[in-house]
Amino acid sequence: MSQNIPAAASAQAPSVPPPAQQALPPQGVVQGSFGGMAARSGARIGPARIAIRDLNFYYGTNKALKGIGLDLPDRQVTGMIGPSGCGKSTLLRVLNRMYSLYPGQRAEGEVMLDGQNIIHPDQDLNALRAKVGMVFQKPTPFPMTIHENIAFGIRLHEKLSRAEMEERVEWALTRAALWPEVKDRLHSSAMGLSGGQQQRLCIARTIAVRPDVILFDEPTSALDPISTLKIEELIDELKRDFTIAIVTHNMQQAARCADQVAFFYLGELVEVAPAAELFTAPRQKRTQEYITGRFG
Ligand SMILES: Nc1ncnc2c1ncn2[C@@H]1O[C@H](COP(=O)(O)OP(=O)(O)OP(=O)(O)O)[C@@H](O)[C@H]1O
Repeated sequence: MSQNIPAAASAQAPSVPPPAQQALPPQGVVQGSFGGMAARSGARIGPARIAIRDLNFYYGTNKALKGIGLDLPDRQVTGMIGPSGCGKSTLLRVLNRMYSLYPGQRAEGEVMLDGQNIIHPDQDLNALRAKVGMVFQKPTPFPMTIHENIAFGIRLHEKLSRAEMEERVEWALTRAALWPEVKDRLHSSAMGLSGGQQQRLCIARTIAVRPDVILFDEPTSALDPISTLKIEELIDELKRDFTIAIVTHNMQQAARCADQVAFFYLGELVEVAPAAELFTAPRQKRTQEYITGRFG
């Protein structure tokens, strides 16, 4: 994990606090299964903000997630790794119910957040998406001004005065380590920003509604190494206030960013452990083969 937070990221943010954090009490060890064997257990490193239990997910008849049990520890970074098609992105799509937009896709089991099973049909999706934000692989700013990119999402969830809105926009851009670069061009098009700046704008847009959890789906795969480093440093900074999950194909990135790492294979959670442990002393043969590059 990087210790070198850039000046912009470590600058004092305006004091808009994140929502009250109510972590779930610890409950049992983290478990999964792999080929009938018990997967790594005991890897919990703090109380769970999200607790996933016996989660199955289906695309029609294709079962893409099988009996997943995983805790996302409060204000920690969980890295999700595994070969293409193992179900990493599917799991993120479950955590903010994105799949609900698509007929034929369904989840069963428990994903507990604030005492509610968020995959229950009664879950209010608008409320959930204010609590669980998502940043995608490709930066996807809206074709509007930098300011509007942030204000737009806030207006969907809250009614703020003009002064409060200005304060929130500045807060979000500061927390996303973008404020110094854009403060003089807030009313210019977001499309004029570089790729790395656009991705930080998307992060600002996500945190502007003050979620509890932020999901990153390969957030740096379209970026150059310097922009990648900035995003990694930002993730390290953001975990002070937010619970984070990051899907990545880059094992160095998982090692740098994540507190705990979960390895998936063919829709199953094979092993979850603190990052240093998973990369140096994996317990499962499949994990060892994957991290040493024997497949994937
Ligand atoms: N829309 C869909 N319809 C049917 N099957 C799908 C759909 N999206 C994903 N799948 C299947 O679900 C499984 C898990 O896919 P998923 O995209 O979650 O994997 P992933 O680990 O994120 O892969 P990658 O690293 O390539 O992004 C795969 O077998 C995939 O083919």
